[in-house]
Amino acid sequence: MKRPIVVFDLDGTLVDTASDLLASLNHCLGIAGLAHAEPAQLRSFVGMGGRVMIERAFAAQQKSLSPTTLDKLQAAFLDHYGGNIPGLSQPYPGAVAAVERFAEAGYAAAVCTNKFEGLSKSLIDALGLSSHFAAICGQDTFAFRKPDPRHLLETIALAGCDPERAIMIGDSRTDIDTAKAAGIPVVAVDFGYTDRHVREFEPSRIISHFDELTVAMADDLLRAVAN
Ligand SMILES: O=C(O)COP(=O)(O)O
Ligand SMILES: [Mg+2]
Repeated sequence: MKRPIVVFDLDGTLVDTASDLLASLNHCLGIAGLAHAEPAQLRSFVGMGGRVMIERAFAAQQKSLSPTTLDKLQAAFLDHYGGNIPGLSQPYPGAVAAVERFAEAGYAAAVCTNKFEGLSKSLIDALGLSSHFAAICGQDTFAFRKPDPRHLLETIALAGCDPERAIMIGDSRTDIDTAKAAGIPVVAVDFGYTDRHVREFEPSRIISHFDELTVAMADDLLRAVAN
């Protein structure tokens, strides 16, 4: 039987990237002559990658945005964000210990994120965490991305694991919808980037700290799938 797997979302789940995302977004808004976004706004802008974040920030200021300008600002975002990695980004408290505890219990781990794969790998590498993950899949790894369940299913396949023995950990409606569509139990963290509380999206479990993500909890969720 293949190893079970725990698949993590990245921004707002495994790593707190908010201040760096905000700095790069504000760099772009500055180029466009717009006002800076506030930290509290970020939670409604993040989730679908940098391009959508810029679009949402423009919409929040009722500003129109041509495709050409968006292309230019996205390139500026990628340069600024990529050049600053890891910046102030840090794994959430207990996240690394949780990954290690699951490895000891025989679980594989992977990352399924709507960040670009290259940025995700650079960030995880800069934080010294690459060796923990059997696969790191971003919005451009496949021809589809979250909330398309195939993004999660293909991440699990690339890690050499089986969707029947997988759980997802995420911070947003996108993660919860993705996992549900894939038939995979999902544990939501309540400290990430979402403008509505994760309980509204009915995840399998909610945690407020990674210490609550026990192997016993994951084993329980997998048993419920098997029955
Ligand atoms: O960067 C984003 O917008 C989303 O990233 P996530 O899927 O890791 O939360
Ligand atoms: Mg997230």
